[in-house]
Amino acid sequence: MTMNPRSTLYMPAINQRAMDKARSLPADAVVFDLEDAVAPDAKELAREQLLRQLAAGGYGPRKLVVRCNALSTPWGADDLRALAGSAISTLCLPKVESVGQLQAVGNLLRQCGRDDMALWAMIEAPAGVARVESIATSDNVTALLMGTTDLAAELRLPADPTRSGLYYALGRCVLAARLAGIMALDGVFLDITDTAGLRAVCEQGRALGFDGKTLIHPGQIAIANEVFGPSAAAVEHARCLLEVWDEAMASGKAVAVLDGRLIETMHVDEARRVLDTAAHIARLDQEP
Ligand SMILES: CC(C)(COP(=O)(O)OP(=O)(O)OC[C@H]1O[C@@H](n2cnc3c(N)ncnc32)[C@H](O)[C@@H]1OP(=O)(O)O)[C@@H](O)C(=O)NCCC(=O)NCCSC(=O)C[C@H](O)C(=O)O
Ligand SMILES: [Mg+2]
Repeated sequence: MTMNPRSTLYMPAINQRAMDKARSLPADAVVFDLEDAVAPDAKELAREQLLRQLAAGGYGPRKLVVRCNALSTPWGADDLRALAGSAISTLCLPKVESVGQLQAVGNLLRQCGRDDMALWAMIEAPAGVARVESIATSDNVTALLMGTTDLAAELRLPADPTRSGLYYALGRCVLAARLAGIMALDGVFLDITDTAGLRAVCEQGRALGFDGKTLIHPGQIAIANEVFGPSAAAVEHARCLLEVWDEAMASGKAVAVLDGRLIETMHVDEARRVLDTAAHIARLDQEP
């Protein structure tokens, strides 16, 4: 999948029912979690179960990602060795605080014959925020994921639905992702019953520049897909803009105007991106 995922659903790799259900859920990406959603005494079992699940497949066009335990834990190295031998092409690394951590992961994967593994780096500690620009440009990193639950705790932020205490970190991570040309995915919303709250926080994330939202429950997928996907009006506008632009270029004009506004090349690029995304979503909708 080349499109940035609007919705990325985490599930505990110990939860067989959830992993099975994900084959039919409309999430653009799925993260099988071996880290915080799996208790220490269930880590090995979860890893074995996950490897069987990956081998069985059946996830269609969904992007598959595994969140491993950190290398500093007793399970991290075994997770990496096991996944290096699987068909998975992207690993999510929790609590990334330095380029050194990423290099250690890259070295171990290379020893296992994998130098092609894409890495999604989770920013969820103050040190990760402070070094996010170098993390974002580190080898094989293709996305930054906000770990807003851990980060809010580390920053000792009071509970606040507006997330005002996180603005600096969220904005800095989006900026770092844009500078590096990689994706930025916003953190999870923990109240699975509060759909209005989820929508508000998705809209806030989109306004801050995030490409999509990470999620914890199937009931959250539709809202993220809607907020982070192009609206029907945006698709229509993109179509009109490209029509007007193509006509102007074909008749030898150097400028084009739509609804009284000058069109510039970055608007054309954005319109093409919107139409590509809409076409990709239409293809996803047709698949099971
Ligand atoms: C939060 C949950 C524990 C709730 O689970 P449950 O009580 O089973 O919910 P429901 O009964 O409403 O479930 C209905 C059906 O949906 C399936 N289900 C539930 N959650 C998922 C899921 N995440 N993916 C796929 N399928 C799911 C149930 O199995 C039911 O199926 P069925 O019976 O067949 O109809 C649970 O949602 C959950 O565990 N969520 C994920 C938690 C997780 O992965 N956490 C770790 C990642 S988030 C994080 O770590 C934060 C980050 O690091 C940070 O610091 O911010
Ligand atoms: Mg976390």
